[in-house]
Amino acid sequence: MATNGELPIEPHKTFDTILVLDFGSQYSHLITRRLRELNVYSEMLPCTQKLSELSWKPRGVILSGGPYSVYEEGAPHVDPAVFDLNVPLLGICYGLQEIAWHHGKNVLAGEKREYGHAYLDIQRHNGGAGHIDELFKGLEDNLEVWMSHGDKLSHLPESFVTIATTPNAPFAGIAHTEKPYYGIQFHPEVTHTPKGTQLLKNFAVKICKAEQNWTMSKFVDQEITRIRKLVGDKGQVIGAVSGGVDSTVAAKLMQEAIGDRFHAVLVDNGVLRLNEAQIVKETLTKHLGINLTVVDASERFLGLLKGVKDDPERKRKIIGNTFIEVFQEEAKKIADTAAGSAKAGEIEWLLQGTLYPDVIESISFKGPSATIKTHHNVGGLLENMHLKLIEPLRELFKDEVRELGTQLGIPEDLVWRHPFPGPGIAIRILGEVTPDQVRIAREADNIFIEEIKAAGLYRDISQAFAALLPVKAVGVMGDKRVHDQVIALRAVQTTDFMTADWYPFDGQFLKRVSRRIVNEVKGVCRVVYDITSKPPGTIEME
Ligand SMILES: Nc1ncnc2c1ncn2[C@@H]1O[C@H](COP(=O)(O)OP(=O)(O)OP(=O)(O)O)[C@@H](O)[C@H]1O
Ligand SMILES: O=c1[nH]c(=O)c2[nH+]cn([C@@H]3O[C@H](COP(=O)(O)O)[C@@H](O)[C@H]3O)c2[nH]1
Ligand SMILES: NC(=O)CC[C@H](N)C(=O)O
Ligand SMILES: [Mg+2]
Repeated sequence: MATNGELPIEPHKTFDTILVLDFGSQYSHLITRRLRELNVYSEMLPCTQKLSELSWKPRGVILSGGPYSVYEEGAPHVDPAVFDLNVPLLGICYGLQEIAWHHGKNVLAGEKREYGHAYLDIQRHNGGAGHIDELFKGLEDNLEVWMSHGDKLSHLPESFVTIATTPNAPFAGIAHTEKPYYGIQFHPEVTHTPKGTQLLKNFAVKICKAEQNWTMSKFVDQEITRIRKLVGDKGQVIGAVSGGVDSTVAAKLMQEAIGDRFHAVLVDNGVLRLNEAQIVKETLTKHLGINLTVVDASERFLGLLKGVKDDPERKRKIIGNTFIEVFQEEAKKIADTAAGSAKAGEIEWLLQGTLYPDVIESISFKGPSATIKTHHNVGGLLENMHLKLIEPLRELFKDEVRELGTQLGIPEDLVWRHPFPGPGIAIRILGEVTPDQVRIAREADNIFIEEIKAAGLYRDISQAFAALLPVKAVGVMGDKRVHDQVIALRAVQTTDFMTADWYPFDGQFLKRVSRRIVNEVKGVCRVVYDITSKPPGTIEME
């Protein structure tokens, strides 16, 4: 991943960029998303980022919320150099408190915590220093906002004025009288603050004067140029391509950039969906003209997974590491085959479809102690791998990738495919992965997805699958007692896969799916529906 750091023409060097410094709030990434929706480019970095190490200058900086209290020992603090950058600052919740703390250590625990809706009373300063009213410009006085905090400012920091209050928060908004520094106690990035985007726009466009010129087509052109420079005239790239939307879009970009010096490889790890390898081969070759090799490594993967029962992280590590071993072997084969020909050359690069949320998770300032699961393509990589990574989508969110896929002419079916994790069905079979368990999970999954498509619900649902539980239950089939396994269905709605809610199917639909699975899948006698949201559940079972 580090490789991309030194590349030419990175988006933050050509687009006016708002830097979000993350103090660990659940909503930090939403700030970045809202700004990009306004066509203002934004990137997020951990709050501990040393500003002198940045190779670019942001147009403005937003300090996010966070779970800590600024006055606590060990609480994270921003690099004080942020106050010498000479760019506008906006502190949100913890960020507001951080700005206040820097200006006089005047934050303490409130008597009352405040969660939920509040109405802002905006204080205008007509005739005061020009910038003070800009943040709330065009917003009504009784603005609905969403709060989530326990700490408060004890008094106004020197040189600041109040720009908003609520009955509960006398310093719901503050602004510096001379510099464009603002702090707000509420969260403008969440949908519960209906006019929050307008406020962020006021900050980014009016105050920071960022141009609203971030678009997908500009991104594509730049990315192609960047890839060409990076790879050089002769370099060859091997691509990890799964048939999922991320790697397909990445592969299409790569192909546009370097043509047949790009070699896509799909690894059949034995835990793909029913007939997946064949379907993907056909779609990518026929419809997209991508040169794809399918490597059947199913026995190798299943052999390594044998006996791994109670440790989901081990499954993930085994799969992540073996993926890389297979890619390295394939890269060598391709280089050997090409040796002597005009395009001969070592393969130095491995393309992956990594997205921004994967990166955000791995850069969180909380570090590895907060790891919930290791995504095979980030934390699961082989330590001594010698291929360098190239990840053209590492700055994008899923919906941006879908938009990009549509622009690149990728068929709609593929663009809207539900995500499927690299470790595949292995993390949906709770307990040991054996060929028979894979068969059961695969067949049940296929029925579930078929029925979802037949009912016209596929696009409404963000991700759906069948998981296989490692328990047996008693049932009666054809008057005979059976003692068989249980399938758990999972279907969720989400926009960013970081939080999710289970899908409210109607009873008739669930009846149909359950009847088909029990009748058609040998080894299953019961079907249950998972009604856990994320959090506290995760989307996958392991
Ligand atoms: N079976 C596979 N063969 C080759 N590469 C894979 C395979 N599974 C996953 N990968 C690689 O791991 C990356 C991350 O997987 P991930 O599932 O997040 O993305 P995706 O499969 O491209 O898209 P989606 O999220 O829609 O499934 C992929 O972009 C791809 O580079
Ligand atoms: O490529 C992947 N490799 C992985 O190791 C992995 N683990 C989870 N996921 C996908 O990430 C999203 C969130 O899943 P969780 O709520 O289970 O963390 C969901 O879309 C999951 O399918 C993965 N994708
Ligand atoms: N959401 C936040 O940023 C909370 C900030 C701080 N922990 C508080 O409780 O006030
Ligand atoms: Mg996938």
